[in-house]
Amino acid sequence: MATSADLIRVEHVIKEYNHGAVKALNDCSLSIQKGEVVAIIGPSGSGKSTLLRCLNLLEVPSSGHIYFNGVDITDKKVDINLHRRKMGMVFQHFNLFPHMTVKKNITLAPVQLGLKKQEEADAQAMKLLERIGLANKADEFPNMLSGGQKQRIAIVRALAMEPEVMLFDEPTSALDPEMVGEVLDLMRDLAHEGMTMAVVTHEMGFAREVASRVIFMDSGAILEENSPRFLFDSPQNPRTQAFLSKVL
Ligand SMILES: Nc1ncnc2c1ncn2[C@@H]1O[C@H](COP(=O)(O)OP(=O)(O)OP(=O)(O)O)[C@@H](O)[C@H]1O
Repeated sequence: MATSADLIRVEHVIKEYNHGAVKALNDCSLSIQKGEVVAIIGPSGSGKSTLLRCLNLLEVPSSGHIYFNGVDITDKKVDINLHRRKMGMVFQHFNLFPHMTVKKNITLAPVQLGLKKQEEADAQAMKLLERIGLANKADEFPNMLSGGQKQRIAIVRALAMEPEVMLFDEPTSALDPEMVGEVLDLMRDLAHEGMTMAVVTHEMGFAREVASRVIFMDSGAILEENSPRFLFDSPQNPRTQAFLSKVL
């Protein structure tokens, strides 16, 4: 059962593809409390992105339950859109709308969903853009921006929905190395402000420094979870040890 302190709780989730030929998640359970920053690490193909995408039901589990704020969002009777709008998501490839200005990208969802009037959303967008030092890009189109700028705009676009949790799927993997820092800095600031975050990442330095908890996955299973200090300095599972010995 979900407890009231859990913002998200995943219970025994299995995700299969190709009629069971691929078992991307094999009985995963975890909980994320309000204000926690959970980093999800592990080798390529271990199920990290699938797990993250299950949290807001972008991927629907084959079995198991996911609770958000105590509501079982895997229950078919639940309107997932009402819950998903409280879960901001940031993708590896930004997913900005190329034919819309930066400002329009940020205001679109709050206005279309009737959460804000256009003027209110515009003012909020400008505030968010000022925060990341990109107010001068408000009327430009995404193709005029660097990868780091695009990703920071994707992050503030998600923030414009005033989410309760932010889900990051390898947010720096598509960036040139010199742009990784500006995106991680923004994520670090959000973490320090108390934003609840789940982050699939290959940035072990970020996981160590910012995460409150690190989850290690392999072959669709959560093999180990601990504070970054313990997980990185004293990994218990041989597969965690082998993985970290390669990447650190
Ligand atoms: N839509 C899909 N159809 C079939 N198989 C899939 C699909 N999505 C993921 N998989 C498979 O599920 C497994 C887990 O994939 P997933 O992308 O979650 O791993 P990952 O740990 O995020 O990998 P990476 O670090 O390379 O992004 C892999 O074997 C992958 O090939």
